[in-house]
Amino acid sequence: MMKVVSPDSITEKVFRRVYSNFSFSTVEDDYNHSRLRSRSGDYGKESLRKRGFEEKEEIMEMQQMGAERIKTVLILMSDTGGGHRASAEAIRDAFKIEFGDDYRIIIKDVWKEYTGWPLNDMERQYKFMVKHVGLWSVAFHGTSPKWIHRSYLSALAAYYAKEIETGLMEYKPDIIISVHPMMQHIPLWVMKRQGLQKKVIFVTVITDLNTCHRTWFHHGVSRCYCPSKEVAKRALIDGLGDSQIRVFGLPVRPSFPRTIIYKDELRKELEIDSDLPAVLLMGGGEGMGPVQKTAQALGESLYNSKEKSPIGQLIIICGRNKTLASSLASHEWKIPIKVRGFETQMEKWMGACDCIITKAGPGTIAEALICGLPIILNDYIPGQEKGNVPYVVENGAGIFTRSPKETAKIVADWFSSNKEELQKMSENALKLAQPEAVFDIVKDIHHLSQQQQQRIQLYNELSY
Ligand SMILES: CCCCC/C=C\C/C=C\CCCCCCCC(=O)OC[C@H](CO[C@@H]1O[C@H](CO)[C@H](O)[C@H](O)[C@H]1O)OC(=O)CCCCCCC/C=C\C/C=C\CCCCC
Ligand SMILES: O=c1ccn([C@@H]2O[C@H](COP(=O)(O)OP(=O)(O)O)[C@@H](O)[C@H]2O)c(=O)[nH]1
Repeated sequence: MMKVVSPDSITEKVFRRVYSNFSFSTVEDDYNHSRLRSRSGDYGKESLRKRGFEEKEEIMEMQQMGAERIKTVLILMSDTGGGHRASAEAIRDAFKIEFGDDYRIIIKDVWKEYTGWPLNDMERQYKFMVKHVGLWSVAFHGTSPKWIHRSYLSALAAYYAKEIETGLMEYKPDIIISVHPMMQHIPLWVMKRQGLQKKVIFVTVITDLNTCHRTWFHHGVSRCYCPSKEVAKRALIDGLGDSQIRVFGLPVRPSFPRTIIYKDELRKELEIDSDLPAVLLMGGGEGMGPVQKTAQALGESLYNSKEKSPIGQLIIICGRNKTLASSLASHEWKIPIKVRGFETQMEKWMGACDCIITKAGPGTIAEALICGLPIILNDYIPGQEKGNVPYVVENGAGIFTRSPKETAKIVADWFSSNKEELQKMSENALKLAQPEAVFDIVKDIHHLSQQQQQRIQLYNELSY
């Protein structure tokens, strides 16, 4: 028979057993703290009778949750750029490798599927704003103060509460992972309202390397995974506790660190010249930045007009930018060139090349570092990508220039008279790479899940 005991005594016992040196007044973790306050009734809203009833219901739910079963992980993302989906897929694949079928992973843009304007239209709005960089800069910096983005996001949460709740709960997640700056406040607000904060683990995985937006930081998360020390410092300044922050690196799809690269074989498979050095040119998932002009300049600089032969070859990946791909494909080239659209096996293209030219997208940078590719950054989106430039340049893994001509000259030098610099930068890139980050992240989430399981078992034991 189930015995209903005083809520406070259960809570105290559980926390004492799980956190051995736990004391009500010194607990650090905001998340647990808020759980504690609501459990011990600091808010003074409920009568004791009601609290007893809720406790009974909660224990029954906890018992169901505690049972050994496949855990559901909901990863919240949006296709604003290509990086968030890439990180979400990286986490999904790493869960599969580490834990097989113990976890069921669902990747969703819940806003798009369940809400209305403006949340369901972020991709289009973001594309429009980053095309007009001045507008994006104002939006990014203008929404930085907490009171501005919090009040706006809270208003949106209240307006779409029902829809979001339906969207989140359709999958009955045990764990929610946000890999997007706009997906902390609203789900946590809804979860708090529904009393789900106690039952569902919520973590944030930040996918910006340095100057990220403050919407990434929310005090209600169990963990905030920061890809670099710079981001961790920002999290601390924003008031997150040490116990919430972990620094493992940016999650990159396991196919990058786990594929053994045989350049010759890859080049054969991809039908790339096997002898000429190759430069990869891209602009994130959307094919942004000065790709066209840079390609044209490379078409000249990688051609030795005296000997009438190429000194290198060019691979251009245009992502979802179809206009760019068709315009480049229709151009006459003097050097071997490949123009591709959206590629799903980026590790192969990177593995087959000797250096990369890209805008400062964090996903592409992290992947290129794992492949040991020296990086020429030719553009950045103001705000979140600005800090990626010093991250690469100051660590000796690449160069920043916005000039297509200068970019083309550097690559021509690397492929002819300055091979040592190319080699040195490749070594620095490998030093900066964090290929195990995604595995460290999923292992830590698994650990959190086990801790929760222990708490639930303890609830069950104590309630009988
Ligand atoms: C007081 C003056 C305020 C002026 C505000 C003007 C307009 C406001 C309208 C929208 C503001 C949106 C700002 C939101 C901050 C976004 C935080 C952020 O870092 O977003 C980045 C992501 C994209 O991810 C990045 O992709 C990159 C590649 O392209 C790269 O990979 C990078 O690493 C990634 O991080 O951007 C978005 O998701 C933008 C979504 C824009 C959709 C707007 C939907 C509006 C909903 C909520 C807006 C929230 C607060 C606005 C407050 C407005 C108050 C007036
Ligand atoms: O054809 C493509 C182009 C890009 N990407 C991936 O899209 C992500 C781009 O992320 P990044 O942060 O560099 O820039 P964003 O697209 O978000 O601006 C990286 O993981 C790329 O490997 C891809 O898989 N296929």
